This record gives sequence, C-alpha cells and structure tokens, in this order.
Amino acid sequence: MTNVDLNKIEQAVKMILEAVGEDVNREGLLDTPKRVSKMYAEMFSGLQMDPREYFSTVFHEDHEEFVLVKDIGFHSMCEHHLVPFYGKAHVAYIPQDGKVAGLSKLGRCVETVARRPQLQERITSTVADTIMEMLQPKGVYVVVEAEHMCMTMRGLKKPGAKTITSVARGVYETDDVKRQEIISFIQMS
Ligand SMILES: Nc1nc2c(ncn2[C@@H]2O[C@H](COP(=O)(O)OP(=O)(O)OP(=O)(O)O)[C@@H](O)[C@H]2O)c(=O)[nH]1
Ligand SMILES: [Zn+2]
Repeated sequence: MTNVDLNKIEQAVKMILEAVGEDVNREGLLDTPKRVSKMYAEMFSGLQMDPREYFSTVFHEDHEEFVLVKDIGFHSMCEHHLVPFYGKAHVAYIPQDGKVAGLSKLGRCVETVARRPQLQERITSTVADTIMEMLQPKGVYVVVEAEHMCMTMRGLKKPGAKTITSVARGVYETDDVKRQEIISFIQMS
C-alpha cells in the first residue's frame, strides 16, 4: 500500500462531508476521514499488486481434465459510482503439459483484481487473461455473478438484480461440449 496517499483521502472525505452539509467537527465524525482513508487503502489495495505473481510457482501434475474452483466470494467497487458490488466468481481451466497452479491462487487472483475500481466485465476478463498468460492452459472459463449496489440502493433501485458475466479463452471458446460441461458443474449446488 506504499503509493496510497492517506492524507489526501482524508481531506477528500472531509470535503465530501462538508459539501453534503455535515458538521465535520461533531464527535461521531471526527475520526471518519481517517477511517475511510484506511478503508479505501484496503479496498483498492489490488492497484498495488500484480495478480500474475500468484502464478510464478506452478506444480507439474499429470492432470488433463478441468480444474474448477467455484463460489469464490468477492467484494469490489464499481468504478462509476464507487459503491460496492459483490458476489461469486467461478474459475475453471484445463491444464496443458501438466502445468497446474495452487488452488488458492485462483481465489487470490480474483481477490486482487476485485480490489480495484472495477467493472464486472473487466474482473472477469482480467482473471481469465492472467491465467492464460501465466499457465498457458488449454482453456480458461470464468463466470462472475454479482449484485451491484449502484443498481439497488440508488438509480434503478432493483434489489436482487443479478449480473452474470463470462469469459471463455482457448478451447472453451471453440468447444461447445467442454463449455457446457463446465457450466453444468458451475450450476451444480
Ligand atoms: N457494464 C457495466 N456497467 C456498470 C457496472 N457497474 C455499474 N455499471 C453501470 O454504469 C452505468 C453508468 O451510467 P451513467 O448514465 O453514466 O450513470 P448514472 O446516471 O448514475 O446511471 P444510472 O445508474 O442508470 O442512474 C450505469 O448504467 C450502471 O449500471 C459494471 O460492472 N459493468
Ligand atoms: Zn455503479
């Protein structure tokens, strides 16, 4: 978090509170700018990290079918409104030449990419492209399902509306049978 200017965030939060008509000196708000600055540093910590690093260690295992880690919970921040969107990611790949990653690294990749000002589509494609680049698998399929607070607590105001995005790379782009197979495992409860 070295490049995060906590002071600047504090000043900005103070200005927003003043601008909406709050008394920034009332007791309950005294520490709020500082708290919010630390919170933003945490929520945007993915900007300081490179998700590719999680795949610098790979294992060699003679496994030729898919690996799927599903229901990876995440929280992110909509880059248009700076309010949360959150849900689950499902990440699948088919190793090539026995090149497999530690299972936790798929979740770490999602977490890092999510902790940035984001669009759901970009989380989905960045995770898929990172795995394609680092593991050179036969294919990658990523599905993200999320609820966007910018559509529930404001604007459209439709609580429960869910957005689903998917990105297919490699064989998952061309092989309908393989894609259907992984979709059925993702849908399985
Ligand atoms: N494609 C995409 N759009 C998103 C995402 N998160 C929020 N949005 C949308 O970004 C759009 C921004 O639209 P604008 O018209 O510029 O902003 P707005 O007036 O606040 O829009 P409303 O939400 O419709 O009130 C909205 O339609 C949001 O629903 C996302 O992850 N992906
Ligand atoms: Zn939004």
